Amino acid sequence: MSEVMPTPESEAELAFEGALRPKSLSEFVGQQKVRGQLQLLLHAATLQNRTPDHILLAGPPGLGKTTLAMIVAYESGRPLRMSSGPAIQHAGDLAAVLSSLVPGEVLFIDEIHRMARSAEEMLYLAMEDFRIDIMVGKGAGATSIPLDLAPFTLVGATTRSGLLPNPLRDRFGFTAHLEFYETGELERVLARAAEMLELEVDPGALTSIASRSRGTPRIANRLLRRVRDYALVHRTTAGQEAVDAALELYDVDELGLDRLDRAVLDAILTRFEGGPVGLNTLAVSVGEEADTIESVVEPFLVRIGLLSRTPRGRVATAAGWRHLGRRAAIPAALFDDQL
Ligand SMILES: Nc1ncnc2c1ncn2[C@@H]1O[C@H](COP(=O)(O)OP(=O)(O)OP(=O)(O)O)[C@@H](O)[C@H]1O
Repeated sequence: MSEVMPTPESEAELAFEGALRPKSLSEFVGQQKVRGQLQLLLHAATLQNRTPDHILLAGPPGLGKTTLAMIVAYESGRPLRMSSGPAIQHAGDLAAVLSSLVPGEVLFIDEIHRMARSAEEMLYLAMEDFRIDIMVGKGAGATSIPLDLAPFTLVGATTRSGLLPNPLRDRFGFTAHLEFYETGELERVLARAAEMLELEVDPGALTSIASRSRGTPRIANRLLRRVRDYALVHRTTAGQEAVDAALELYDVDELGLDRLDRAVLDAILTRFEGGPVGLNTLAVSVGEEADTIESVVEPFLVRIGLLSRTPRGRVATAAGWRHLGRRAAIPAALFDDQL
């Protein structure tokens, strides 16, 4: 008798994410402006029977960049090739991908800011003229052989658009800036997910999960999964009590801050008297990558008004002090900034 192997948790999470991905623009919740912009761009390309312009998707993780890239391919009826910046460490890696694209294919490069410099330069020409120059040989005898490419649409995604060199940024026909979602929008994301998972959740509980999801659909769906686990294990309904218990267990507070968000805020208050403190110093003090603090933690803390970025560094706001239950030592930097 064959034994059924359980699915590893990480795979189950991925399958869960994949199953919940909206397939079309009409199923995609929120980001109304970006949806309208994309719709126009895709429609115009269809009317002219050409490949859509290259698209850059910028914004914090989990807001739907990969999902939108898939939607661009789906809506324009074109095949999709997926790659990522860290996988492109040499110009040759990119040449291999580009030269094997079929006409009209959508090429998605996630974390495009992490691609090798030499590949970036190759991409400029590829995006503009659908052509690359392959270098053959070394030193004085090196020659470049031009290679024509099939026309394609590049969809790049980045959490750090500021790191992209201008020549690359300028070659995108359109840059979509994804914003954090409102609670009402996340409620819709969650209601759709609950329905697809055939999970009964009280409407009040959905609102509560939505308001504690850092404005991020990926986090909303993940918290829903934890609430479902709690209800399953404790044989209870997925109501407010299950939400409070599950989120407390996973260190998600009433504003949706997680352990790292609080560690960053706490370090600014406790070790640097509210700031200003530089990014690298802050990263070392919480033992985290500066990149993660800048692209994941800060945008959310700034958005909900607990942190402000000043030319001299990061400063906790009065609301930041209050959130961690501290009395502000009235940092001088706050006055400097708010006068
Ligand atoms: N607007 C949306 N409506 C419904 N679900 C969404 C939406 N945006 C994202 N999601 C869900 O959130 C999850 C994460 O989305 P996605 O992988 O597209 O984010 P991302 O921005 O590409 O993240 P990363 O930068 O980490 O790759 C997906 O499972 C998707 O189902």
